[in-house]
Amino acid sequence: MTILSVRGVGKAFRGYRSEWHRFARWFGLPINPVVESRVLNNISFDIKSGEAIGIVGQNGAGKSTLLKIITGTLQPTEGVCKVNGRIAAILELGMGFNPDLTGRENVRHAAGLMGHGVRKIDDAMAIIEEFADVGVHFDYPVRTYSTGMYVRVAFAIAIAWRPDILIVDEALSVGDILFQQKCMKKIQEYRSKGTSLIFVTHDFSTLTTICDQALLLSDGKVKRKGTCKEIIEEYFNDHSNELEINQKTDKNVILDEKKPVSCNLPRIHSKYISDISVVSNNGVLVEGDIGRIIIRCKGLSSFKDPHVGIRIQNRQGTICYETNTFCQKKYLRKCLRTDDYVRIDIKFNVNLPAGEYTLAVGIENIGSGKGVFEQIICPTAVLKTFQIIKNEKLNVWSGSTNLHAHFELK
Ligand SMILES: Nc1ncnc2c1ncn2[C@@H]1O[C@H](COP(=O)(O)OP(=O)(O)OP(=O)(O)O)[C@@H](O)[C@H]1O
Repeated sequence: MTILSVRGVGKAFRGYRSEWHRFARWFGLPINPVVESRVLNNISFDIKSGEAIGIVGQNGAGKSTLLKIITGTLQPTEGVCKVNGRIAAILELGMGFNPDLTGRENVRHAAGLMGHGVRKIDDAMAIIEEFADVGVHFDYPVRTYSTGMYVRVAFAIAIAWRPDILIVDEALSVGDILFQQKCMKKIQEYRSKGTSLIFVTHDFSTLTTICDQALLLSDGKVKRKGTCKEIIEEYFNDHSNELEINQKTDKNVILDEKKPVSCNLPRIHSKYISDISVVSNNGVLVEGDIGRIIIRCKGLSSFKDPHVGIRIQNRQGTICYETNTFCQKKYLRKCLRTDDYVRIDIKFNVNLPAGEYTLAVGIENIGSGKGVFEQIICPTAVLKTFQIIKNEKLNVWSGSTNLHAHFELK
């Protein structure tokens, strides 16, 4: 079933010589606009139920304008946009939030505008508050919020009830890694239940993770619709010069990000895990280096065959690597004969791209297969975030894993 049909949509903004001219025009006086800037031209595409489509395009291509037309906050100059269901959108940070109202009051207001009744909103309030996870700030005016808090509350409202179409702008990239992973999980859950997704992004790895297809917008026109791979290739072809410049700037930005990352991580209060650290030579992990994860466990001597597992995930929640002592044929039991403490020292090649990651650790008992254990001692939970820094000395590469390709010319 077609859930969204966009036909011949165009948008032109008028510019006036002065506010007086604009005002006069409202009252039908024959004032001609100075300029008419055309932002969208003859846009047509359909989205079927359950489909996820990415919208890609350089700054100013018209992506936000198109989303505003789809959500009905902006009228097209020509064309039609037919929506067959309920839309929930997270556009531009806190768009529609009243800065003087608290997070809770804004939830009531925004959910009311979405057509939900008071009772339904009150019933969902605890879930929204828990998902936003902004603590006491939920009852503070949103003008006191950080941008991350805005996004948390905006996303919590948008996904409180499963929409037929979920529209997500770049806003999501503002949240911290744990929140992004939580949002991605929710997006995937809704998708599996049939929600369609429109996702605007410059982050191609997220695009390929969650979208089936993509649209390339260029100068207000649909340049191409195709698979994510085709669209990314075309985008790279069109903007290869700019990308080179951006990559240089990105490197500088990443190198400045040596500051610790603040996330609401669960405290390591497990009876069995006393400490976890992710280290490298000088405290930060650099692409291409050897990294180390050190996990200290205690209190495991009463278990028959305990095993510790690690899981590394990127911002989208994609599992980049996971393994455990059972798969590595290392048996804690042997160490536990003499002491109740065991230190697991894991060395690994930092072959992942620069960025932020989470480390989850879990402990299970009696391995019987690759990832099969008889008993969970300590459920796998994210206990640490860490940053990988770009290494300027490595050959330029992109993708999910550095294969250290070796080129030879003969
Ligand atoms: N209200 C407005 N009046 C006049 N011009 C506008 C208005 N809103 C947007 N534009 C113009 O429309 C063009 C497209 O803007 P839009 O925000 O849709 O692009 P975008 O692809 O979302 O860009 P970005 O990636 O930077 O967010 C830009 O040139 C912008 O200046």
